[in-house]
Amino acid sequence: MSPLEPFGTRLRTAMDERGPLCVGIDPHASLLSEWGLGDDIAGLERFTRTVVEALGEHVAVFKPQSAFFERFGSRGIAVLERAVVDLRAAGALVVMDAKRGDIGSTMAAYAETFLRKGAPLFSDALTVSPYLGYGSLKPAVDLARESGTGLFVLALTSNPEGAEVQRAVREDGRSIGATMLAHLAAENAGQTPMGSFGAVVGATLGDLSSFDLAVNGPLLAPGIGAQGATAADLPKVFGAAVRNVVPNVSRGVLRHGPDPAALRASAERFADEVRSAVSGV
Ligand SMILES: O=c1ccn([C@@H]2O[C@H](COP(=O)(O)O)[C@@H](O)[C@H]2O)c(=O)[nH]1
Repeated sequence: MSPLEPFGTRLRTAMDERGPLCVGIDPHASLLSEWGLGDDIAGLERFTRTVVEALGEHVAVFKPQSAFFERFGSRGIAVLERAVVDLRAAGALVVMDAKRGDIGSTMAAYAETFLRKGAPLFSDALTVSPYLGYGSLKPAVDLARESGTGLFVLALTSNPEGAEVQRAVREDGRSIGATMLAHLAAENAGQTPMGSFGAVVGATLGDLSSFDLAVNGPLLAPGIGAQGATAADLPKVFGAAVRNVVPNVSRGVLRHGPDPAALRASAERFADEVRSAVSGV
């Protein structure tokens, strides 16, 4: 199988062509109900198909939230598999939000699951948790390099509870979050237009000027919409690093369904808001 171009390169192209937005696919039970669907496999399937068909050819990046599919067991995973394949066939990039992290030997199996070309859940990138130590992610880093995929490492998450761990200060005076950012900067050194190893940094976090966000890689920014952040907050939160931000909106877009035109209009609105917020920074 021919290798893909590196994820960072493909991501830059996709956002230049389709706009700077990642739409999350999070089939919450409450959303299924708002869409007039059952909280069952048929509802999950209809919801997912509607999002894929309405947005797959228009949006640069999708972030399916694996948990909402896993809760339906093997039939939910089958819906997820099909969505990933169809989104990629429509020219979109897929970031699987599964937040995997384990000892290295098990991490290697997670990497095979999501980052090995030809695997049923093969995705363009995977969210990973570094809290068994950044080095435990090495098998995923290695396979991502080999397969042209990427990683998003949880560095500064959008939830208030994250600070307890991520802002804790190490003996060398650096916080855990800052340490993760430094590891990513090292992975991405010398890559153009940017590297493939990104950080998750919440758009909800206010001024982050005390952190060095210049990791030369993408910054996946959840928190816009339902969690209260707006596109207009991005320059304040990310400063000059805003050019590498991949803003994620899940419920903020999905609540406009099931009408495909309304879903598209909402995604376009968010992308426009991001464009105008970051222009001139
Ligand atoms: O720090 C993080 C990391 C991941 N997420 C995920 O992003 C979406 C956000 O959904 P919204 O509906 O737009 O709030 C969801 O899948 C989270 O698990 C995050 O919010 N924060």
